[in-house]
Amino acid sequence: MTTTDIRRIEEAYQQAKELYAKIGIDTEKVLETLERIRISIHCWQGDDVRGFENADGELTGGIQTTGNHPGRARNADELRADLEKALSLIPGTHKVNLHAIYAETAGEKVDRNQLKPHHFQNWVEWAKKHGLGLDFNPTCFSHEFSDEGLTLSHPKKEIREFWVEHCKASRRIGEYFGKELGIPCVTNIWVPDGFKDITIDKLGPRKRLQESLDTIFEEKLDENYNVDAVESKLFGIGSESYVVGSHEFYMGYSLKNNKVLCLDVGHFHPTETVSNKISSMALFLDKLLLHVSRPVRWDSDHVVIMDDELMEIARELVVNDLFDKTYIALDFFDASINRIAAWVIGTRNTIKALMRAMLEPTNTLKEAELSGDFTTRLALLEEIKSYPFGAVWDYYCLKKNVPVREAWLQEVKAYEKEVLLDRDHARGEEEGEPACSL
Ligand SMILES: C[C@H](O)[C@H](O)[C@@H](O)C(=O)CO
Ligand SMILES: [Mn+2]
Repeated sequence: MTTTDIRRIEEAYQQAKELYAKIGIDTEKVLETLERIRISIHCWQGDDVRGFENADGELTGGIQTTGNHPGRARNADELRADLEKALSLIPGTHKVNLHAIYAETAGEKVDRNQLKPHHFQNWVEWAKKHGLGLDFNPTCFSHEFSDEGLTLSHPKKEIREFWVEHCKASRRIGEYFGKELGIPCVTNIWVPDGFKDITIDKLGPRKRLQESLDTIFEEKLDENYNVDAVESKLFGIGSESYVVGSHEFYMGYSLKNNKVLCLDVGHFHPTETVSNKISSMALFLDKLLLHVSRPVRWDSDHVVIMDDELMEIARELVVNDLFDKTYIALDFFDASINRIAAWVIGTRNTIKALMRAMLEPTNTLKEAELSGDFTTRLALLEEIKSYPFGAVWDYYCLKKNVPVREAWLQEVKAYEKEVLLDRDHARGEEEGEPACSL
């Protein structure tokens, strides 16, 4: 970037700063707030939710990754290298969200109910080196004991107990992350339990899930280290007719047991929006977890784009001052594009949306609404869309030493050529397939 480019970015920011000041927005304060927000970036976009336990195994649990873009990470070192590349292109300092299947057991066969903190020691050392926080998830899918589509609600006690022990082990790993890094770890439980077709006994599985969760949470852990979250879902592939852990189930469970409720943007009917649920949930719960995603026709886990729902979610957090009550995590997995680009696009958009919402004249809008002046409310909402938020974003990227605008893409393309394609070439040699060409 030339000195002229830098000067132009700084000049454009100064003009934007003056314009926003006229409507009562302090852009410096907005950027100070923005840089304190840690987004929880999901590791599983980097390898198509495969993990290290059985990387060539099937992804089950009613979730699906589509596409076959070359260069998927094949092991921990490659996954961490790809995450580092993505993080170098994203402004701010964040968290990385892990799943239990990303344990490093040095080739030892360790079943999920036997996982221990030391199986994640490399991740902790890596996170310390990069100033990152870590979040965690028990993996209750892609395992022989989840093949029937039931885990914590399974009618067989021994299968329920296996998953209960796995979730207990996961909370202790989360506690280890929190203690080692000084940043609370959110340990989020999602189970794929449900049925494909008409279900007669809908209460029984929910009672078993409730009992399993109660047992899992019996061990009291310091919330300065580990924060428990539970994630609801509407349906998955193979659980189209009935999901045990529905929104109503987990709304009730989290309220009754003071747990964090995870709202995934893809886990509701297409006509429902998570943005519309946030203020109600925030009224009754201490904390919320968001899985920011983009459903296309179903819980497709598309890469997050700057769409109306993302802006609405950001506005809810700003208007209701919910940053301190909300953990913001990402959840998408697209294998049809470069996976580092997916992380960069989705994370930059999420941060940008939060910034855009903070650049809106919230107090003026609230006053207009309260006084019944809906004309001003709508007019301002529409006019603010053409205010120069891009100049503020460019300046933020410049100040955080990450590429401005699309300049990050050439870095990703170079990384793909120098690093990612070799992986497929190597894989091709192993499997006798031709290396992918772009
Ligand atoms: C991999 C995650 O645990 C998973 O995506 C879960 O959060 C979910 O949203 C399932 O649909
Ligand atoms: Mn999710």
